[in-house]
Amino acid sequence: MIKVEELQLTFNANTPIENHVLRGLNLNIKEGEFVTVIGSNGAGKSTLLNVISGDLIADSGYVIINNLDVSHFPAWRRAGLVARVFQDPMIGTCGNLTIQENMALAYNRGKESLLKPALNRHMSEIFKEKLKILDLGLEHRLNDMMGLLSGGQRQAVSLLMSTLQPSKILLLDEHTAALDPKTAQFVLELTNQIVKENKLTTMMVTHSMKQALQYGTRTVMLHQGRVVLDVSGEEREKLTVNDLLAMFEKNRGEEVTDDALLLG
Ligand SMILES: Nc1ncnc2c1ncn2[C@@H]1O[C@H](COP(=O)(O)OP(=O)(O)OP(=O)(O)O)[C@@H](O)[C@H]1O
Repeated sequence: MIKVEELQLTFNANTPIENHVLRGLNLNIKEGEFVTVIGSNGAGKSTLLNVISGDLIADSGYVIINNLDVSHFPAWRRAGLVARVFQDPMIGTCGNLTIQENMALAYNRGKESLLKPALNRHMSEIFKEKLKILDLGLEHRLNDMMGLLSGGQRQAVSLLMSTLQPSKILLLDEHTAALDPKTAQFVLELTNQIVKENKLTTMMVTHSMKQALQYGTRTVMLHQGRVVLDVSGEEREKLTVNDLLAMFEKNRGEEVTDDALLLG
């Protein structure tokens, strides 16, 4: 479903600030897998998601989605294949459009109907039914501006929007990191539910070792632009947060002191 092969990417090549971020990264994610992605700051996690979504094009290597080589497709050509939720709730939805206008954009994404009337009653009914699932009362606020919603509400709507798209791939880039713990928990549970119900192939970047093991079906650790740990099944079930931290420290070559990595 998602296959990346020998990805290489260098920022600011041939300058004093050259940064070789992806160094021959390989990953093969099967349909329906939910992969949690961890790694130290600068390991290349967001860059990898950007290369999969087409927001960045790798210097070399391949990105294959649903057996289609999209390595050189720009982001708009992958819009119908990949949905994303970002760390910043302000990214990914438009604050100056209403809730239902935002949802209509997601609904029409990847379809040729973008130039047709954006909204109709049938769509509004679909959006209402979807919003009810959140139990946040947003089904009564279809015409409220997205910018009026709290960060958690926006992330929840962003997740719902991913189920309105034709895509079956969901990329989550620390999408709960900017939320308070209770709201983060709510959004994580919602993520789990949406991923399962819609059988989405998912990559979730997180800094929390606990979340990395608690959610998903497989955990991948990146270090210096390569996969250094890839666990699933029984092996993953046996892993504890402390095991993961030990591996993390070994790769990073220093002791992890940030409690957020452990508990967040
Ligand atoms: N557009 C860009 N231009 C130049 N350098 C960039 C760009 N995007 C990322 N980088 C650099 O590439 C490296 C990897 O960044 P990336 O965001 O992929 O790391 P990450 O693993 O997601 O880290 P973090 O956990 O801190 O978010 C970092 O050193 C970052 O500063």
